[in-house]
Amino acid sequence: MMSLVTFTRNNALPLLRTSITVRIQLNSASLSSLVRLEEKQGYAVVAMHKPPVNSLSLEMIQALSESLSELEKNKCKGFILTSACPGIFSAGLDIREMYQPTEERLKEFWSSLQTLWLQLYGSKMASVALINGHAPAGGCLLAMCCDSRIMVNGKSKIGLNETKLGIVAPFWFKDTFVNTIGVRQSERALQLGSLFTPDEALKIGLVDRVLPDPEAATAVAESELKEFLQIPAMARYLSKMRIREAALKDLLENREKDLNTFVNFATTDAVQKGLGIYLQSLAKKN
Ligand SMILES: CCCCCCCCCCCC/C=C/CC(=O)SCCNC(=O)CCNC(=O)[C@H](O)C(C)(C)COP(=O)(O)OP(=O)(O)OC[C@H]1O[C@@H](n2cnc3c(N)ncnc32)[C@H](O)[C@@H]1OP(=O)(O)O
Repeated sequence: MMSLVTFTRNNALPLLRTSITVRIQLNSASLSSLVRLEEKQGYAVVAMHKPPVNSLSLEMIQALSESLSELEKNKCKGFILTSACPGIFSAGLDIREMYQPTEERLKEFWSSLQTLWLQLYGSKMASVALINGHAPAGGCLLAMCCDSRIMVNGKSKIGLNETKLGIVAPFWFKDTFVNTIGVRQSERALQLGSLFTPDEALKIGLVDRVLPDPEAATAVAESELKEFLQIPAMARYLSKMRIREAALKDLLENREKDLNTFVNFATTDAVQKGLGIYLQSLAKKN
């Protein structure tokens, strides 16, 4: 059942003109807890909170989208995107959304993901991804949409591993990857479905800094964001768009085609079989 939940925060941010009032149209009672918005001095922290692995279900994608819209509405200048689930940034798209789906939900799921990417990749706000855990596939995509990536060292990995699941990263995932690490590294990593350790990711430019622990990473993410925020906003945004606008335009002009390609591809017998096996292998681990 649809319900409307309102979160009100009293201590207004200097860079937010009003206190944040997040009004989210919920599809389920739990949606409000999926994303935690925290006000800081001059920016916001957007923390994903969908235990155990912050998988990007339809509700999670919509909650992220609505959180960003709310920040934009409140003239927030910048945010840190991170996770409130220890050891995990995001496990990427919720595979259960793509396995044996109804066509209606599958379409809504993909269309919502397109919207979130357009919003995040084209955002006027400055953003830093504080990658405090694993970030495969869709998790890596979210991080790449930010202006800077700070990763906590450890066993976590990051990358676009779609081919390992028997699926293909859509063209706009690929474009984001190429814009981040370049053509040659992308071509190789996309085919191999490579997941990189923090040091490997640093070496190829997939992340900008690697810090030994979450506290150090948080401090660097904050100072990194402040550096971005010191630049005149319009000049910074237009410079970012010089790099990103072609990719954004491509999806904007081809949304319907991309949606149909995804639905047709995801529902083939071969892909469904592959996703079923992959889900089983994840379950067997436990
Ligand atoms: C003609 C052709 C044209 C082609 C055009 C292209 C068309 C489009 C094609 C489609 C593209 C779709 C794009 C997809 C991008 C994605 O994001 S796919 C998702 C990829 N993600 C992964 O592979 C990550 C899988 N998970 C893991 O590797 C691990 O869980 C982890 C390393 C993230 C964390 O490990 P750990 O802490 O040990 O937790 P687990 O015990 O493994 O997991 C706990 C729990 O969560 C479940 N789970 C994990 N990941 C997901 C997920 N992504 N979705 C749903 N559920 C997940 C896992 O099964 C466990 O569940 P249980 O506790 O066992 O119930």
